[in-house]
Amino acid sequence: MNASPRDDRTGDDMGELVPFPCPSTAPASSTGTTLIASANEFDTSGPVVGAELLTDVEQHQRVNAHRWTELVAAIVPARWQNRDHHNHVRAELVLRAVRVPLRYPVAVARGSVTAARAWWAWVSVRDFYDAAKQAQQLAQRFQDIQRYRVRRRWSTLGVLVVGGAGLLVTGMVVGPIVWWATAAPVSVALAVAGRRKDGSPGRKNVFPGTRTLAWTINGDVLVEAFQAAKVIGPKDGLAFFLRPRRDGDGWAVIIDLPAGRKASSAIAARESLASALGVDETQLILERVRGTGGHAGRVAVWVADTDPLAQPPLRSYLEDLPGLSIWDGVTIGATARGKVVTVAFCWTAWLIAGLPRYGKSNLLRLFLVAACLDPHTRIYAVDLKDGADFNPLRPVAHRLLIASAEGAETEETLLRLLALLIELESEVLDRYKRFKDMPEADVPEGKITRDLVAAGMPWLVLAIDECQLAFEELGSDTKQVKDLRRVIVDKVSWLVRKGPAAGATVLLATQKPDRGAIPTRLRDNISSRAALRLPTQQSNDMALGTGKGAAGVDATKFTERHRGAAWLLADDLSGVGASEGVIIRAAKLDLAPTRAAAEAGRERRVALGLLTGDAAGHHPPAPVEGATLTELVAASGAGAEPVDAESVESVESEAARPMPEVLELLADVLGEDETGIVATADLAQRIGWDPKALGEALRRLDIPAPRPPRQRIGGSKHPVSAQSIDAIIAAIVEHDGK
Ligand SMILES: Nc1ncnc2c1ncn2[C@@H]1O[C@H](COP(=O)(O)OP(=O)(O)OP(=O)(O)O)[C@@H](O)[C@H]1O
Repeated sequence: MNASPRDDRTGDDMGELVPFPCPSTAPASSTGTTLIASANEFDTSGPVVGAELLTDVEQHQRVNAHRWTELVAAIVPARWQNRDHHNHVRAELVLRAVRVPLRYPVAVARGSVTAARAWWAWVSVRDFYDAAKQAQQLAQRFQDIQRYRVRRRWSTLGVLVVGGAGLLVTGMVVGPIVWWATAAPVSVALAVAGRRKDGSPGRKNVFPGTRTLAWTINGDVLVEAFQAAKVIGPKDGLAFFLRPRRDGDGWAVIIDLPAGRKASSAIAARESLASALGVDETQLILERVRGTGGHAGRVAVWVADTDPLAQPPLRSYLEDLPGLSIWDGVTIGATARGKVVTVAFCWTAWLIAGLPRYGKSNLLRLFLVAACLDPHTRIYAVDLKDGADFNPLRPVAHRLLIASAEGAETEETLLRLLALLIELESEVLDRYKRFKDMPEADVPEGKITRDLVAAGMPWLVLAIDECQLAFEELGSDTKQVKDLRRVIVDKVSWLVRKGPAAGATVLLATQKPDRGAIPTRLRDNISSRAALRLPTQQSNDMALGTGKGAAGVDATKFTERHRGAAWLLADDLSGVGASEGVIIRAAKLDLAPTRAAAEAGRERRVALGLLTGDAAGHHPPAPVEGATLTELVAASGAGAEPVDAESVESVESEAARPMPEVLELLADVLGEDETGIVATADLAQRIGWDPKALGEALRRLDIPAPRPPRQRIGGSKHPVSAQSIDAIIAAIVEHDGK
């Protein structure tokens, strides 16, 4: 279990699972320089059996020696840098040699055509003809052109006759060896002329090929690529912080950009850089090097030999049913370079978005299986798409709600979901009350602690698959269903905000991360995001955050071969840069291991007396009654807080008020650096509202209009109604902070 995903790969079969390391073997690192460490370097298995005491001088000498070895390794030709690569090159050469008899005649034929074309262009004086035509002097020059043509035809004939006769005579005197001796170099010349060059149609770009070797040795190609992608200026150069070297199944280098150039710009220009380097963008991984070893202009570049995301699925260590605590995070997969990715489970909420059939439910299941295996969790699992994904969780789930075959939109399902949320909410509220009565030493930060969880206050896990089916209002909804959805969104938003401190994590998965499906007041509070393949830039920005697509964090670039590949923005426990955005391959966890984990989780809970809810045969809460719903709707209108929320406020000072819709919409369209005034009509158009309605809504919220309220904007002939962007942003910030 301790080997890297690549090392353990046993075949090319896409269906075969590739093991990947247990998180305990992946030491967290705070320095950015670990970015260049390969997955192999995470293998820290086995006990420490010996140690060496070094003086400062000895240590200095060793560091120097290591640096020199790296330098030498980096400047020697690629094929000598490591044995694997050597073998790879040898195999490639043998393959080429075997193909020669087939390719040579084709190349000679292509070269003959090329040569014939070149001869024809020369004999018909094409260049002179074209130049004269362009200068509109064809009539004056025609005589000259004709003279050249005749001369060149005679020259050709002369060469053919003299050459042919010469060959014939010497052949008859010396023997046919002369003909072979002439034909051989001519055919080689034709084959060279007719060879398919890198980049020609149909030609596979072999990486590492000639280009890679070139930049391995002097880096010129990299500099040209960065210049071509406009990441650096045409006269700028690059400094190698770490010289190019083989790393896993690709090439790694760490570059310092010229002063003033940002690593984030290089990351945003990934596609252009990939084009300049002649590789698919999935093969090019760019990461900022942060921490003590990094700075804002330092980029770690890794160019994979093949698409690292279209590989056999990774096997999850969770299949081995390890004992674990979700406090240590969950290992959900590996980066494109094969480094283990462990992310935070506690103190956050998760939004997983992606097109159908790209692995959302699988990713969600990884979290749920980790929760199953930790007996100190209480699972509330909701599958709104009537699938089989959550069925295996039945032995362990405190509550399991699977939408009926008629679909999640049925009022019955929504009422059951609401009952489940109310149960969860009252547990959270109860905990806040209990914290208040506890000695400060037990709740030093007024929040749940690991000790409290171990002492019988399990971590609450709410997972909703296809959550948009509960949140999004449909045209066919009755008023009651609309109210129901609004209350559900309020309750989930409240849990996202207030849950973590009381020990609750909300996990949402959706194929539709837009505003209707996940309202802004809910989405903005979700700090951990994962986006599998998405269809549009808009959905990408909704799933990962405004402006992320432009910054290169772009899940629309995944293709149909990239199931389980995702952009991740989350609290990173394994030092892979997930907090900045990193591409991962999620491990694959099927239903059978999920069931096994649920059974194991059940046994562990039974042993500790922690089996509760549906799994323990206790009745689920009854669906919410109409009268209760009416009360909840009224409370929701008053501010979306649970009825006895004061207890929370006494522990946490934050008060929650849902953001008015108009501010939600404006928050989505206003850029962070926008300021000044804007025409009401322009602003209204950006959110798809009527200008009058917008003006009215802003007035109702007491957002001050600029003085005077009508001004000439953008060269308009007459003064038009205007709004102050600063005042609107201040109102949004004020609401966000509450
Ligand atoms: N991490 C992964 N690695 C490789 N293949 C995966 C991975 N995750 C999912 N898949 C493949 O993608 C398919 C769809 O997975 P999953 O059901 O999780 O997707 P989904 O996005 O939830 O789909 P839907 O929206 O239809 O529920 C699976 O059958 C599996 O073959």
